Amino acid sequence: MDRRLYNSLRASTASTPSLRASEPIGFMAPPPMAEDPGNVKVVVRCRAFVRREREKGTQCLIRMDPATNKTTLFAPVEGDENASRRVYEDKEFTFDKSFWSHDESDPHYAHQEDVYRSFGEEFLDHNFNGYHTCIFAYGQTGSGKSYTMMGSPENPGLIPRTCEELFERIRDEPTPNTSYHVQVSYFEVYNEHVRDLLVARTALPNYLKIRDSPKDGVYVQGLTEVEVKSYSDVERLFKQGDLSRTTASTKMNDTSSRSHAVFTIRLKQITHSLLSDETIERTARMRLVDLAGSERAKSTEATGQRLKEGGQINKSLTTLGRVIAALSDPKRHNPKGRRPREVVPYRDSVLTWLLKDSLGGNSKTAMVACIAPADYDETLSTLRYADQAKRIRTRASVNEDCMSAAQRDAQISEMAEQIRSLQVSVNAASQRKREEATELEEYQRQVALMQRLMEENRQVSDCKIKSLSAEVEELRPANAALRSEIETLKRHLSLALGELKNPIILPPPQLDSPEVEEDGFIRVNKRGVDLGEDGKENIPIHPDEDVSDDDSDSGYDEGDQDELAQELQNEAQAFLQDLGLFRKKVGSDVERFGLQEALSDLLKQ
Ligand SMILES: Nc1ncnc2c1ncn2[C@@H]1O[C@H](COP(=O)(O)OP(=O)(O)OP(=O)(O)O)[C@@H](O)[C@H]1O
Repeated sequence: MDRRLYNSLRASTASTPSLRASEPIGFMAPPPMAEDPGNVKVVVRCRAFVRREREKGTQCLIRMDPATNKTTLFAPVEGDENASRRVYEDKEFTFDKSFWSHDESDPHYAHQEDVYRSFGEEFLDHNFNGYHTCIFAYGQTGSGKSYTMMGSPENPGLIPRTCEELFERIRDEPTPNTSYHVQVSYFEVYNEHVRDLLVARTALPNYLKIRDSPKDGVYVQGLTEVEVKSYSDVERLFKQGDLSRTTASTKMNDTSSRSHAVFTIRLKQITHSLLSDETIERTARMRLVDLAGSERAKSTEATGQRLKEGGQINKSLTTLGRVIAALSDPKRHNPKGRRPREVVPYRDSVLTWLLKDSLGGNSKTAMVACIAPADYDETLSTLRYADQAKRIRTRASVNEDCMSAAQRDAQISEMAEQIRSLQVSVNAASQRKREEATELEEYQRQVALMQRLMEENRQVSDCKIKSLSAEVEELRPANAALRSEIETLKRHLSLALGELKNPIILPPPQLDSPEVEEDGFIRVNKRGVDLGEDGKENIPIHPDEDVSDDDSDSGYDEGDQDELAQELQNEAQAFLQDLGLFRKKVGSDVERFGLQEALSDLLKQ
């Protein structure tokens, strides 16, 4: 719709009291807004040769007819690196618009300004009319998506041009009773994670969660939304976001985007009619999406991280392809209103989940298919993708709320009530907080007390260990003495037992030329025998007495010996028992006070 026409229409609607006067008090249902079931607009843009292609002397395989908007892809000629043994065919496609940006000398050359004027401007009109819109750039890596969407400082693309004109229109708005609020957000989907591009990069990436609410649909939780007042505010945010965006140099593109970037502008227009005392609130969301490029590992020669990224990019683009295929299926739009059989696989990738509304819901959507001039297979795949997207129908509707003065007052008092109840909750929470603080204080006091007790306990244990160590030291000599006594006793005991078991049998005394003296004694020269004054043994001779061989008379009484052995053994055992008990006690004390090492060191000394 023409903007001037739109503005006058809007002004006249806002100032038509008769239309609203009969409506009941309370939230007024917005006027029945017809859904606008339009198809996704698909345009195609062919870029110029880049240096790499020029150096190779590559052949251009594309031709565009600006009159019919036909795009022809020619089969590569033999000998061209694009040609293989496969049979190639020329292919022809027709899109809503074909932008020939290949050869600047061509009279039909499409500059950045032409692209914007052709449909960017129209989409901005939709936004001012209260429709959500989405423009996304699709194509192989290095085909010119970022150039089309963002461009360069000298040749700004769709996003900066849209934002610049948005603020120009706001500035030039002829109806003074309309106020505008613009918010922007910028995020990227990298390796299936959402990252806020308006917050500085951190060492650990801060990934955001995706939520689905019945009221707001799918949204990114915690995403920064910045209120902007002028184009220079937005420009500053682009720069900030582009610095954070994940790009890398690949064989196909020096600054290849490794993520899908989504720039969103929220435009809220609040128009107040003095005549009817009504307020109309229109909210429109513009999504401008620079997708990462599809890529073939063979062409990009990617390895490592680049290869992994490429895999994730292709995965999400394949899901986007499946979503487009499901949405473009004519059976979906059966006139009998039956539910479609196939479920659209939005949830299969973060990108499609986030773009759900833009692809098949309440949005006016356009796809810019970017193509390189000399890559038959990739271009054919992009053109087929785009051709399918043409058949998608969305159901855009104006997002508008209309409120009378009474409704506004009711809303204000409802909100005041809400604020009051929140205040009560806040008060209760702060009371709870105070109680919690007291509890916390008590807890800290108890902890301090326990720590003190533990410290005292530790000191007592230290003392005990010290006195035990001293006791051990004191007992050490006694212990050593007892040990050696035990050893001696053991030796004695074993000797005694050995003797008892194997007694030494003395041979009978040899009488060397005994002399029988007058006193009746025989004097012999033998030790251990009674010796006379002259040193000879005195052996009494009692002819009538028996000289027995029995060695029981050898000086030992066997009964006594057993008793002695038993006594010694008992004593040794009792001693060993005492020693065992003592060791146990020392052991348990050491364990209790946990100073085994200290003690063993002490014992070693
Ligand atoms: N219409 C054009 N006119 C002149 N140069 C262009 C045009 N389109 C793209 N280029 C140039 O081609 C190169 C690749 O473009 P761009 O970075 O936009 O590709 P891309 O599709 O975004 O790639 P990727 O998917 O890898 O991010 C850049 O050097 C860019 O300046």
